[in-house]
Amino acid sequence: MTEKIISINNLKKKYGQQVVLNDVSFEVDYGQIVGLIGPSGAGKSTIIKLTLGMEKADSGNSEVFGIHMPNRKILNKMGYMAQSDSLYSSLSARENLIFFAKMREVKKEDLASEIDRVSQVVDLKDQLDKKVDNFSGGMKRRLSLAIALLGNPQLLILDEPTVGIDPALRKNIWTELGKLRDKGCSILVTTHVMDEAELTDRVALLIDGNIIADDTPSNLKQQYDVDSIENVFMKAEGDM
Ligand SMILES: Nc1ncnc2c1ncn2[C@@H]1O[C@H](COP(=O)(O)OP(=O)(O)OP(=O)(O)O)[C@@H](O)[C@H]1O
Repeated sequence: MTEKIISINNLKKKYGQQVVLNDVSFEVDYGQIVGLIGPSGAGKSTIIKLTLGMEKADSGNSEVFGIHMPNRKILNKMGYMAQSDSLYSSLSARENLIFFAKMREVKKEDLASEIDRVSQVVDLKDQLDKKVDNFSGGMKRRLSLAIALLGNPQLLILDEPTVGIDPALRKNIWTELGKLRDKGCSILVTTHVMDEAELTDRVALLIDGNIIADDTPSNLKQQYDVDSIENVFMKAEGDM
């Protein structure tokens, strides 16, 4: 039996009169990278916030590691990267990493090697002692990703992790996500970059508040009779 790491069940959400999520259900299995793609404003970040219990759904629920959310203890077991960076700008990158590593209960003896590991993944090793205030937007994204990776969490939820990151580093980051998945980490990632969707184990396509397709990239391409996820997306939106 596959182990469900995230179960999202019949989520509905309105903001005022605007229906953002109609009736959304999907799952993330153990050791899978699941990509959530959809046009801007489709509700991807809303799904993530409702999944984590950061916002309240009008109906439906979510379970993470089999536990009904929200639940504070579960948050320690996972790495979450929000769409907007929440960093301490008056501190250096290293000081930010130390602060979040302590929150994530990284052992004192592992602290230095852990900071070394995550900053290597995002190519920030040489910038660790710079104040975050002086970081570019892309550098802040990279630091946020490094923070999410601290402590080798069993679950990563990444909201647009590679925005503002150049293609070469983006490729390295995806290689690293693949390695983490192979070690049993489950990953839910939202993206606008269609090439990245090709690298996932499953893609859920969100349009107008509904998941209209949820399958492996190769099955989706076959089903829509196209050669790329970009074209699946275009066809699903009715543009092809
Ligand atoms: N707190 C809020 N109050 C009112 N409307 C909101 C709120 N949060 C989100 N929305 C609206 O809900 C819709 C979905 O927003 P959401 O951020 O989930 O989209 P998204 O798919 O993540 O978009 P993007 O890819 O541009 O980040 C948008 O129309 C947005 O304006």
